Amino acid sequence: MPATAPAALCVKGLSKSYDGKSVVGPLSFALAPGSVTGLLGGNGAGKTTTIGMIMGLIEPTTGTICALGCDMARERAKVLGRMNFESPYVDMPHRLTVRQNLNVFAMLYGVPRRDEKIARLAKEFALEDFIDRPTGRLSAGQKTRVALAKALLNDPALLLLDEPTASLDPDTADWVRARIEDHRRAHNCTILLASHNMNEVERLCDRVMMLRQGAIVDDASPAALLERYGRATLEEVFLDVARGRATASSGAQA
Ligand SMILES: Nc1ncnc2c1ncn2[C@@H]1O[C@H](COP(=O)(O)OP(=O)(O)OP(=O)(O)O)[C@@H](O)[C@H]1O
Repeated sequence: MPATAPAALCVKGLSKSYDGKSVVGPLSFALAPGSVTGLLGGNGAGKTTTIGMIMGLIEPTTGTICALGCDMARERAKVLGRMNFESPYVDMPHRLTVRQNLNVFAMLYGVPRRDEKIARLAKEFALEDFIDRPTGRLSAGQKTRVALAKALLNDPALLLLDEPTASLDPDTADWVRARIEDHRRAHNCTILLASHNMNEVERLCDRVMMLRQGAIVDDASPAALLERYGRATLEEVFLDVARGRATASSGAQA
């Protein structure tokens, strides 16, 4: 990527408070086009809130978000067709079948040749056995696969993933990670990935932002974090950050 390539996502002073109590931010960061950035943090650190604000599902208290060159406060409509997200906290209508749900979203995103696209994703995410079943009657893992298929319907250039493999068995999770990698390669997609799975983060991410109590407390490549904290695995780094520890050699905040 040339050094001058504009950021795919640029967030400045983004914060969220509830009843005057701050839960996130102010956060400022930019994501390079085609990069995969992990958003790590303990329960309640602010990952879902951050992703929700970027997608426009949660109204920020302060700050600006520029996605794919568009100011999300003023030009959201221009860019939503090129973004997508997956979150276990956002449910699809239960009574609609998987096919009907995917069709509705495909229409919303203006996907050309919808049937073809849905058939391809159904094959890719192994949805064919239950594609005509009401979405509310699926298992958690099946719902997650449907949500991922929905997230890729419009070949997004910016993809936000909130714990995409949380409810999947290890085999399916591994295979989903490969699909995410394929999508990134095929579309030079920029991905922000909230995850509690450190192997997933090490495999997929070229950058990791560590969140604690709504603030970014570290931001580097997985390899640089291992070196900075003097640790062998990201799991150990995570524990250091989550518990407010820092090694003498790290220079990271305690
Ligand atoms: N509607 C709300 N009203 C008040 N507080 C909220 C609301 N939504 C979220 N919070 C608080 O904001 C903080 C951040 O929550 P968030 O869901 O973003 O965390 P998270 O990092 O995604 O956590 P987890 O790993 O458990 O999913 C938490 O303390 C949560 O209780």
